[in-house]
Amino acid sequence: MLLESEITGYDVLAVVCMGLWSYFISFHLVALGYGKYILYRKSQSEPEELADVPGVSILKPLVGGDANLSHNLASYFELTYSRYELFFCIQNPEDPAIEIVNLLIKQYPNVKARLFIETVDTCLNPKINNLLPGYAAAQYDLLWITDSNIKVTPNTLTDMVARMTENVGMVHQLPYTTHIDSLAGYLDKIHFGGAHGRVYLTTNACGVNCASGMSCLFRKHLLDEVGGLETFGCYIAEDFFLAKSIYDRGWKFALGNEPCFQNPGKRSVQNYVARMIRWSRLRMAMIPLISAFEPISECIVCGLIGAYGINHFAKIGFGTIYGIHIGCWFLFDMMLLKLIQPTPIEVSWKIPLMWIFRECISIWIYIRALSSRTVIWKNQKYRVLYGGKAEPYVK
Ligand SMILES: CCCCCCCC/C=C\CCCCCCCC(=O)N[C@@H](CO[C@@H]1OC[C@@H](O)[C@H](O)[C@H]1O)[C@H](O)/C=C/CCCCCCCCCCCCC
Ligand SMILES: O=c1ccn([C@@H]2O[C@H](COP(=O)(O)OP(=O)(O)O)[C@@H](O)[C@H]2O)c(=O)[nH]1
Repeated sequence: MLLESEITGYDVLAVVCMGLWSYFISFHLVALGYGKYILYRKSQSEPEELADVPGVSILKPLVGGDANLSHNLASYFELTYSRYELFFCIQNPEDPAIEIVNLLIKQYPNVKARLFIETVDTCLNPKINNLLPGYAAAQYDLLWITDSNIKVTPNTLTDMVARMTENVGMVHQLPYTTHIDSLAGYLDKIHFGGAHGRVYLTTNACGVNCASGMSCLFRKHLLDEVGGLETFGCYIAEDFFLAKSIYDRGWKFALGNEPCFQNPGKRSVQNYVARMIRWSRLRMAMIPLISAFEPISECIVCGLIGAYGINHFAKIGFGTIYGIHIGCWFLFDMMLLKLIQPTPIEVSWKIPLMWIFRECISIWIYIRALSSRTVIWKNQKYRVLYGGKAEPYVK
């Protein structure tokens, strides 16, 4: 045993490093365990009688059209759930999405669908402004807000409603992405099936408020209780604050059994980087203390820290430890990716390439995010203030 006088500052530093390293390694194990438990579990089937099924109002905020929009929106008309209304919200009367929605409404006359075209300017958040007319018209207590680029399976809503049990106030889905055989497609896959999926599953396994607004089913009265959607319009990351409001009142969250599949018409590495910088800036403003740990939660920095700590005590070469760390991290990420993706993953050189690329640029993205508080969302600029509120950008 070391005497007190023999313990140096380096020993203490090495212990702290090993602690941090073990903490973030444990995220892999928790995510893998929880992912295996929660994903693709069979939900109880929908009760037969219509009267037993709670109605759901679906709100889809739309801005602009893309090559996949019609296909993605059509998937909501094909949900097997028997009692829902489908509301599309558009702000600009010239928006190309209007034609796409009108065509789909004609194609599926049996689905109760409606299009709202209203330029609302009540609050700062443009997604909330867009949703307000649909929110006001929603007649059911279950409210599903789901983004324009999400493609669902026929069973998605049935499963989400089945998860809305007694103490649950919100059901959300793990963000993932459809398969596209391009570098940007693989980058998305590796991001959402790796680093993002790891944190998302671990936090949810531990009951931490971490929910993305891509697909959330709410008990509407919980929003009405605090003034409705409009209350969250002062934030750009309305999803975090909506979830927080429900969480703080003691309600539980549930995760759907299938991920939500983003299926945008266009993917590029530039779009990925811009989106990650925007999200990172939002997190830095609303949860700065947690955000400060983000670089350490990534493979490169976490490995440096771990290798320093282990090397200090075990006298195994720094490079050897670092190499093993990177290899294991990659394997864990691949195992998680396999859990999250339902279909077989094609073995491609693009996977390791984009994995290395993502690990390297994540640090650069973090530094870029630190450099400013301006976020650009659908060509509008905002300045995010500490705490999460935002204001329009003025030069
Ligand atoms: C001491 C604890 C240290 C923990 C360090 C953990 C490191 C965390 C690393 C990364 C966090 C990743 C969080 C995953 C979600 C990120 C995605 C995101 O940022 N989304 C934001 C933007 O979403 C869009 O916003 C506009 C909206 O309209 C769109 O629909 C959205 O898609 C979103 O606003 C953020 C949501 C939730 C962020 C919560 C993060 C909590 C992380 C807690 C980590 C605590 C770890 C404790 C583990 C036991
Ligand atoms: O000015 C805007 C910006 C976004 N949105 C909607 O908000 C959702 C999320 O937008 P986006 O996909 O750009 O967000 P991300 O997932 O990249 O954060 C989508 O349904 C958009 O149509 C909106 O209604 N008005």
